[in-house]
Amino acid sequence: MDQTYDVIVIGAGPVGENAAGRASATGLSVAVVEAELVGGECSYWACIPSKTLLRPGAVRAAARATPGVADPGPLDAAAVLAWRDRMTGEGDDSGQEKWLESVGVALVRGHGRLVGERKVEVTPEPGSVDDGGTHLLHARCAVIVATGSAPVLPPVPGLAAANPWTSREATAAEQVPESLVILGGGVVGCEMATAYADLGSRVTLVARSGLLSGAERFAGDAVTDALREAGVDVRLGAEVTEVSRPEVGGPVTVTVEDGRGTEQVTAAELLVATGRRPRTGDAGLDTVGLATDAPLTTDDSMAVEGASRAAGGRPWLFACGDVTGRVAMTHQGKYEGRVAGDVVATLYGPDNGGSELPPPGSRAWTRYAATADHGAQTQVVFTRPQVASVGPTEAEARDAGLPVRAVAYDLSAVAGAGVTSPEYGGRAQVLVDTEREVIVGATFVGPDAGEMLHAATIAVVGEVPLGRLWHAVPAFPTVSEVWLRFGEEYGL
Ligand SMILES: Cc1cc2nc3c(=O)[nH]c(=O)nc-3n(C[C@H](O)[C@H](O)[C@H](O)COP(=O)(O)OP(=O)(O)OC[C@H]3O[C@@H](n4cnc5c(N)ncnc54)[C@H](O)[C@@H]3O)c2cc1C
Ligand SMILES: NC(=O)c1ccc[n+]([C@@H]2O[C@H](COP(=O)([O-])OP(=O)(O)OC[C@H]3O[C@@H](n4cnc5c(N)ncnc54)[C@H](O)[C@@H]3O)[C@@H](O)[C@H]2O)c1
Repeated sequence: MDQTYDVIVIGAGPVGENAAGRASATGLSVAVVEAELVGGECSYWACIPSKTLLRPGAVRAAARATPGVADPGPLDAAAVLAWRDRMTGEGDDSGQEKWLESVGVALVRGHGRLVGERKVEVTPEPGSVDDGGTHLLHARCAVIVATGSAPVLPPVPGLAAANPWTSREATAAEQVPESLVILGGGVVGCEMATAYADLGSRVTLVARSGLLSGAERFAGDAVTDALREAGVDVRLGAEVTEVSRPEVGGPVTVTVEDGRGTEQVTAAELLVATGRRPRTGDAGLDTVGLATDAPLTTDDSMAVEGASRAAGGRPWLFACGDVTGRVAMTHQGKYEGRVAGDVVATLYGPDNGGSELPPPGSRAWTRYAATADHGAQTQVVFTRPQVASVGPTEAEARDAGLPVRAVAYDLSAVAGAGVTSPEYGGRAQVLVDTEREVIVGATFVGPDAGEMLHAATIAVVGEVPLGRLWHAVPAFPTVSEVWLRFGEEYGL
């Protein structure tokens, strides 16, 4: 049974849900097509389970660092995994399905693929309750692709045959392995090393460069030191050159090479955390003349570059979230989803008559452009210490030709740190554009540093002049008093 909607969204991850909700709020009829679970990777195999697995270790560390609090001892791994299961709804997405219903978005379960301009073919899971056979959805106005991303397995001999964990298995594990080798020192590798060390695994982390190489160097160094202190065997500048697992489910051996030699490390499990690629391969992009092996690149209104246009030159194909290759994080993807939903709602309107967007030149910082993706993207890495950042690193800012001065401060010297814990350690840094005297980037490294990030984000996005920021008086005795110190260090 063919059906027609104003807008069809392919993928009901956090990003597709937001795009669909925003477009439907103006009265457009919207359907979202989902092949697995409504809520996507983030809800079941990424953000939510990983942050839940990390929280008990963080609480224990805070207790251990606070005088007068009894040491909580080892974590109860079974209880931690059970809490993780509750947080992920035990794989039941009916709550998210209800949300779609509450905002008037139709859910179509199955695999969606474009089969031409504004046509989406849906193939339900064979044998599922939704299996009424393949059918066609027509979009009167627009299609929004939000199909997310998939993990990448590097071509290491023996790796694929060893059936390693990806982030899915690591976040959904039912047992804590006695030992774990992690390949990749990025965000997933560092967060999972922290979580599994907390849960009692003997962890080896193999990174070909330093840890968290996309962040400021001092952040990666702090996480390296903390992981080592927690007992993780961190191998930097090392490559895994071969993997072997003679028995299915048995121990796995990796050959690790660094500048000094070759060593074999055997563990109960192997996690590959070497990045992700946009999921464009099976969405039928070739049927509308687009590549299926590359990110779905967009302009800042989230209209897909290189796609055909509808009457009057209006874009009909949009993309947002991980599939675009812009910023692979839930909150930035949801922001892009809100932009796509608003652009579609404005262009096509509830009566499909539509109205004009502001011209591209004046669109930045309106709700029709994902401007923050460029100079103001935020991230919190939930390691111990946490690493929270907004905007470019110092090296990226200099490469972009910005006249920046890095103003750094030792967080343990702030009064709020002392009353938080005598062991509180951390470092914060803002990047000041010395010509405009505004902050263009910031990094905070320390316990709960993520909670300090939003003040910096507002300063960056609002381009608040330092002279005015001086009047934003941080309360005593909070760790946020570092903002006062930044001003003093800069010479205000
Ligand atoms: C371990 C881990 C931890 C993370 N932690 C964080 C974090 O703490 N904070 C953060 O901001 N980000 C985090 N991320 C990144 C975050 O998970 C992603 O950026 C986010 O999930 C992207 O959302 P999305 O909607 O674009 O894609 P997804 O969440 O991948 O959702 C895409 C959806 O589309 C569906 N789909 C795909 N193809 C089709 C098709 N052809 N037809 C129908 N449906 C389809 C999929 O089934 C899926 O439900 C983490 C990632 C990982 C791997
Ligand atoms: N808290 C968060 O915001 C959060 C948490 C987890 C994941 N994520 C996002 O999910 C995405 C995926 O995370 P990720 O950690 O898999 O990717 P990543 O890009 O952060 O890190 C991958 C790491 O693997 C290394 N690598 C790649 N190929 C390798 C090889 N052959 N051998 C050894 N090392 C290799 C890279 O150098 C890099 O350090 C990222 O975009 C990340 O930002 C975000």
